[in-house]
Amino acid sequence: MKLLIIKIDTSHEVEDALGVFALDNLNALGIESRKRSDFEQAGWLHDSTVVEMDDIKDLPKDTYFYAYFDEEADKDELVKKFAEKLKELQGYGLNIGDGKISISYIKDQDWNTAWQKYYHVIDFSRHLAIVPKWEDYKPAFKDQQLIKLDPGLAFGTGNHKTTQLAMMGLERAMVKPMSVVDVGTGSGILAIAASKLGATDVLATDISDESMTATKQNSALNDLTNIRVQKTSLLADVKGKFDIIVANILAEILLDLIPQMDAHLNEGGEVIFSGIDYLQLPKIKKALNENGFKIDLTMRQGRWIGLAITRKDS
Ligand SMILES: C[S@@+](CC[C@H](N)C(=O)[O-])C[C@H]1O[C@@H](n2cnc3c(N)ncnc32)[C@H](O)[C@@H]1O
Repeated sequence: MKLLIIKIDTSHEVEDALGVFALDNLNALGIESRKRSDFEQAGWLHDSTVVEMDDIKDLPKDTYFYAYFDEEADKDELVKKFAEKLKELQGYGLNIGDGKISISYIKDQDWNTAWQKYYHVIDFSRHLAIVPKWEDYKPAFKDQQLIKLDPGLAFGTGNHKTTQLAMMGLERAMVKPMSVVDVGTGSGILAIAASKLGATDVLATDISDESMTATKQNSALNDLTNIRVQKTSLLADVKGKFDIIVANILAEILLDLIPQMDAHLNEGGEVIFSGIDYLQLPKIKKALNENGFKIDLTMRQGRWIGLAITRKDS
């Protein structure tokens, strides 16, 4: 089977609106965007290198939006509907860029598995390796733990520097069997890492349904039975206290988490943060200080900061 791809050369201002329109009104099988800004920021996000934009093939002026349809779909009708939508969005004063619409076809089989080629084994540390479900891996040390993962739709393949910073923090903190809450678990990767490192019990929370599904599936893939999941925002509705709180979420959200931590952290416990852009660190430091916490260790990868945090009096 083949898929019809509709590609629109457009602007980021209308990307979300086109996505909703394609999925909800036109029953697209999937959507995707390729944004110039992603490439511009890729250097800082990963290791602060400057990306040579001229070296990148097929770089959009602003945004390429792609919608995928069954090959039998009426391509002329779809192009007409997208053109009308672009006109409507332009009427609201939004920038639609060139607005050029083109079509092509690809094999469905390629599309389904194409993304898998970007995920490979991450030989993370002496104790942990992240192994995509479809890859074989033989650990160099027989006690190296494998985190088997099918990332699915949720965030957390292990490739992101923020996940890796949090995982380093977990490895350092887990000096004996401990209880852990992973706030914003995504694919469940940090909850699984905690369990594999020897946590007694782990609670994995997130606000997204995809995360709950992915975490349950990935826990099962790793034969783990000590990971519970709870769909909730931060810690307000979570019961109990933990030895370790780990959270890899953007700084704005961590600021809401900080006042909730004291009530959920056991005596002598540790908090691990990641996902903080270095420019946001002063705000986080201030909030931690105001809530009775101190930073014991600061880790950095490119723009991203990870922190190991304890109570001031511990
Ligand atoms: C950057 S991802 C981290 C995923 C994974 N823990 C990792 O380290 O790779 C952040 C996750 O936090 C979740 N999230 C965002 N806001 C949240 C909130 N208020 N409460 C709980 N989870 C939240 C998102 O759905 C997402 O899965």
